[in-house]
Amino acid sequence: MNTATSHLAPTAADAVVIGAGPVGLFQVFQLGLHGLRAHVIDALHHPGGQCAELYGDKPIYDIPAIQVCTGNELVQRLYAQIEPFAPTFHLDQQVNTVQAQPGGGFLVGTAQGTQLLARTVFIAAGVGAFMPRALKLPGLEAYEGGQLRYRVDEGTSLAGQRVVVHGGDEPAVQQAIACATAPEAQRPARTTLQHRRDVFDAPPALLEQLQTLRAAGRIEVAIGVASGIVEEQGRLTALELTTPEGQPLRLPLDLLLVRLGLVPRLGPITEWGLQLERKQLVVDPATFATSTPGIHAVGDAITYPGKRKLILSGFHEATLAAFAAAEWLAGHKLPLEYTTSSERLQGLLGVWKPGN
Ligand SMILES: Cc1cc2nc3c(=O)[nH]c(=O)nc-3n(C[C@H](O)[C@H](O)[C@H](O)COP(=O)(O)OP(=O)(O)OC[C@H]3O[C@@H](n4cnc5c(N)ncnc54)[C@H](O)[C@@H]3O)c2cc1C
Repeated sequence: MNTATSHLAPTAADAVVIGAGPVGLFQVFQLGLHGLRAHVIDALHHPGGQCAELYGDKPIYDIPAIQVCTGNELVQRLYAQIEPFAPTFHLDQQVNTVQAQPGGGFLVGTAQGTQLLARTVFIAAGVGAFMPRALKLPGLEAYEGGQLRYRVDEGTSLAGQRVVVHGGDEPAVQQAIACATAPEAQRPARTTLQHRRDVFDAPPALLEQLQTLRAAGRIEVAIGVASGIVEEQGRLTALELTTPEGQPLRLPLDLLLVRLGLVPRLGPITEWGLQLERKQLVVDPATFATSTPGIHAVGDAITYPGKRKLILSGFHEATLAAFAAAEWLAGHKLPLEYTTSSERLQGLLGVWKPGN
């Protein structure tokens, strides 16, 4: 599977799928059966949408022919199924714009600068782009990407820094443990976990590890409500807290890692000129076309009479949407073929053998 980073010039694509949730992934499969190569964009760092983000380890019982699997297992299976079609993934990217082009097709642009020129677009955006929940303090936003990080990536240097991790749930606890247990050369000089009360919500094994690291002095815990920041000569130097006793406290820092979890934001989709009903995209249930020809929508993001927000329904929608888009591009009706018996489909899947 391909991954791609930002481009300046638009890259031509048969299809752009917005959202790598279960329905977006199956959309790639159905497009592949029509010989259409897809680029997939997601705001998350990994595919899977709600299945991976909200219930990765929980069981699902209503996927046809799979008695039970976890959210993560379903994503792995869907991912493996689309491998023959070699989609290109653009992860950690939020689609901001979808603009119809005078010569046909759509220019799809992300906040991170990727530009794709797509013949057809599929919106599988679910409940919206999963974005980090922000810490809102006056003046703090200006440090985002520098001393304020919502995600630690390969380029984030922790070595020798006074790192404050803000949050009280699993992501924050996990982050503080990761800092304190990093190899010595990359380890912060000090790791402080900052939360409004001395109660953390994380699986027992993580809480136990946190306790051990606290006892060993490798993680400090600062309790209080974050109320402001301290700046000196254009640098963020401390977080201001109000302790449970009502006392002000300054927490010196070099790097603030905010780990308050993710929230879905429908955001820009509402600005693409598509017909919406109660923040859901209105589609034709025969073709899953939106109000703009060439743009289809599937999964939790859509509404039509009888719509149920189930993965199974999304799979059906993706199948009909792919047929409709392929016919729209071809300009004529396409025959139904079975993967069991069609040499063409088996060729696309890379499984064709003489005498199949
Ligand atoms: C706790 C829970 C349990 C569930 N259990 C079941 C179950 O047992 N069976 C069942 O059938 N269903 C279940 N569901 C519902 C199921 O998860 C959803 O129906 C399904 O995830 C919808 O898939 P989707 O691909 O349409 O959207 P999502 O899974 O929401 O994926 C959408 C993706 O699009 C991305 N995105 C959105 N906007 C943008 C943008 N502008 N730019 C970039 N990326 C964007 C998001 O980051 C996200 O990754 C459950 C849901 C929850 C919350």
